[in-house]
Amino acid sequence: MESVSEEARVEELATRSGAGDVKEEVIRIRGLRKRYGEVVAVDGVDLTVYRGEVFGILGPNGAGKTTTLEMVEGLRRPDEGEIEVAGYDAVSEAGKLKRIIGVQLQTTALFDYLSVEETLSLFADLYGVGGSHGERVRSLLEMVSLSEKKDARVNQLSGGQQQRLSMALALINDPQVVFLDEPTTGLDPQARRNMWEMVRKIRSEGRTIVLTTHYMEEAEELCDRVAVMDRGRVLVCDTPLALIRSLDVDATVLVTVDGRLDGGLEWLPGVRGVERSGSDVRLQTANTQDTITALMRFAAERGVRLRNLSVQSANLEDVFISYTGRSLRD
Ligand SMILES: Nc1ncnc2c1ncn2[C@@H]1O[C@H](COP(=O)(O)OP(=O)(O)OP(=O)(O)O)[C@@H](O)[C@H]1O
Repeated sequence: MESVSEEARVEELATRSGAGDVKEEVIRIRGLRKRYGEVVAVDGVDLTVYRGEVFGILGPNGAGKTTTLEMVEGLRRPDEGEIEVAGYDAVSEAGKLKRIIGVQLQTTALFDYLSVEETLSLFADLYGVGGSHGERVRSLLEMVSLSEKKDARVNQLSGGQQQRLSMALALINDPQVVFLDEPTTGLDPQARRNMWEMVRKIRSEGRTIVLTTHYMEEAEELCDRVAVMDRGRVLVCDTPLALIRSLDVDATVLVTVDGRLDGGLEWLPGVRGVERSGSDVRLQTANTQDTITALMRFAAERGVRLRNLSVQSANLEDVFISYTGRSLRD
């Protein structure tokens, strides 16, 4: 059972909710629409992002996350709608906007034959970072833990190191708002954790971060607030904790059944849904304790042995399922 870690997790999420803080709007999006031919990629999105928060856009492939982000960054022109970032209009003032935002580029866009340090210096030049770049480049290399790799060529870096370099590049102009499009896709678990650490560091410097992801763990781990997006629309937007608490489901109970337990599981107290896969059973419950107590008794009365009992707390995946009937992974 995971009751202790569940409490700790809820507490941790609660401290990140930012409730009570004075909030300053830094991004304001209203009625945003974009279509590509027949495909409506973004279908009437309204969002507000507050200064200093990590804001996540969570959704499956094709939800419209990248298109939304590119319009907010001033890189793509909306068909309809308004976008203001730190007081600049993302369409008519895209030039000014670019000076105060940082965009994490895909590393395939970098020059393979330049060293890590040369790449950062080149970007500092391109952005017109004043004075000597040396200090800025050194501190960014340190921040993304690439000091030892400063002379390595970009194509000699691992995937995680390349992502960290692109993070440093996004910070070269000391931006107020940083945009990260799926920053950990394709990374192994350790490299993913390193990136999360880096996002927290950037946030601790007082910057606002907007990131897209299709990993619910990432949204839950990092984001102060999350907009859940599907098929071009924002389904719901709130803190991870509020989204999870709004569900009628508390947890999923997973158990392996040695024998037959046909019929009746649906009627156990708290149960909201039952799925079977061979001898494995998943029970969605609104009351973990009542469901487990009743399940034990139900099995014992029938002489059936239960194995591998575990409880998985409700998470953002359950939020997505409750709005769409589909999994984020489908
Ligand atoms: N340049 C384009 N031309 C035509 N269709 C496009 C273009 N870019 C995106 N689309 C379509 O618009 C929809 C939204 O795509 P978008 O890339 O914004 O979604 P996403 O949520 O970022 O997904 P992913 O995680 O796969 O990048 C998809 O149906 C996609 O095929």
